[in-house]
Amino acid sequence: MTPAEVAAHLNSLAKPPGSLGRLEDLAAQLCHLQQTLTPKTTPRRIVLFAADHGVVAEGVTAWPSEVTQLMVRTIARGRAASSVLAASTGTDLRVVDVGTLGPTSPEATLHVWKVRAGSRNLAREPALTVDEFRQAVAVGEKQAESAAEAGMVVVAAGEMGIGNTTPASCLTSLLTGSPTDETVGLGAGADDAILERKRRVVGEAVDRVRGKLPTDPETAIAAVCGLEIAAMAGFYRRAAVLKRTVVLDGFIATSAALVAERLWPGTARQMIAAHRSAEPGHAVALRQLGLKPILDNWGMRLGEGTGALIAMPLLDAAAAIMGMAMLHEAGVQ
Ligand SMILES: O=C(O)c1ccc[n+]([C@@H]2O[C@H](COP(=O)([O-])O)[C@@H](O)[C@H]2O)c1
Ligand SMILES: Cc1cc2nc[nH]c2cc1C
Repeated sequence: MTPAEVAAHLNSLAKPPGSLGRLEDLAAQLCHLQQTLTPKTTPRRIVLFAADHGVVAEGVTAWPSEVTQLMVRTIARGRAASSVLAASTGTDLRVVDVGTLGPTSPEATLHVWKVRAGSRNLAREPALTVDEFRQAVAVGEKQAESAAEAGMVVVAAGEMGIGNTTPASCLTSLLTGSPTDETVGLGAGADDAILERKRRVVGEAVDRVRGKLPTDPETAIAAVCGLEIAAMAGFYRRAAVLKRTVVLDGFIATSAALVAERLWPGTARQMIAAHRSAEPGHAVALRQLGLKPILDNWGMRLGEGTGALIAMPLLDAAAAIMGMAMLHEAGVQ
């Protein structure tokens, strides 16, 4: 099905051509991704990957690493922003611990696939070995496979990981070539001193690995990556191969999309960008991927898949308009 055929169909529905604005663009995107004029947006699932980051020791975040596990438990108990938004949008939610610090308490909806307890401090040594990076990628791939096996047509990935805007900024600078002042932001609420340290850490780390990117991209990426970011990249890779409709979340999720597109070109073709995060690097990453977010200027910067979740009702609306009468059926010539 060509874009011209989809556009002709949209223009023959019982409305002035283009009068549903961006909703028509989104409907066209769904038709194109699913190769049908009757796209589906349910059943759907969001998988949240959680991990901790050794770089927190550098003072690059306002929060202690313990918050990662506390929030994982809150998500699993159904009380976090992601849990209530998943419930309110009819989205199946899973949490996967791919590398938090310490033991994880088992919860009903929690899956533990720990590669290691946190990444190493990327300011001092490579955060992950290539082998660890690949193991985390495999965790994400497995989740995309089980989502497809369960019949999910729309899938999204999200994350929880105190400190993860630092690796996300490293990856965004590394993979887009953008300077760190365009990719480093406040994260979960940095003050001026934190921001200054974060800029320095990101700048130095990217300078250290940049030279490896052309010849050994996996080593360069693993050195400044996080376990949940690698898992999201694997999730996107497999979901794209399995032709799922993939909804992107915020800055960290989109840095994982950059990783996936760099290592497995074409992955981003299955993606719909939900929103543009308040984190400045998100716009940089989306631009590189050629993706235009559905929601702009909403000022969201929570993560946990919340941006992807609030876009789900708009996906439903876009799919619904494909069931409208044609102009001629309405008696309009
Ligand atoms: O999704 C985003 O755009 C986003 C932007 C800023 C912060 N976050 C969330 O905040 C945490 C990371 O922030 P930080 O400051 O600890 O690096 C992590 O748990 C993310 O889910 C998420
Ligand atoms: C409380 C809290 C909840 C979060 N959810 C995602 N990132 C987060 C960071 C913090 C600090």
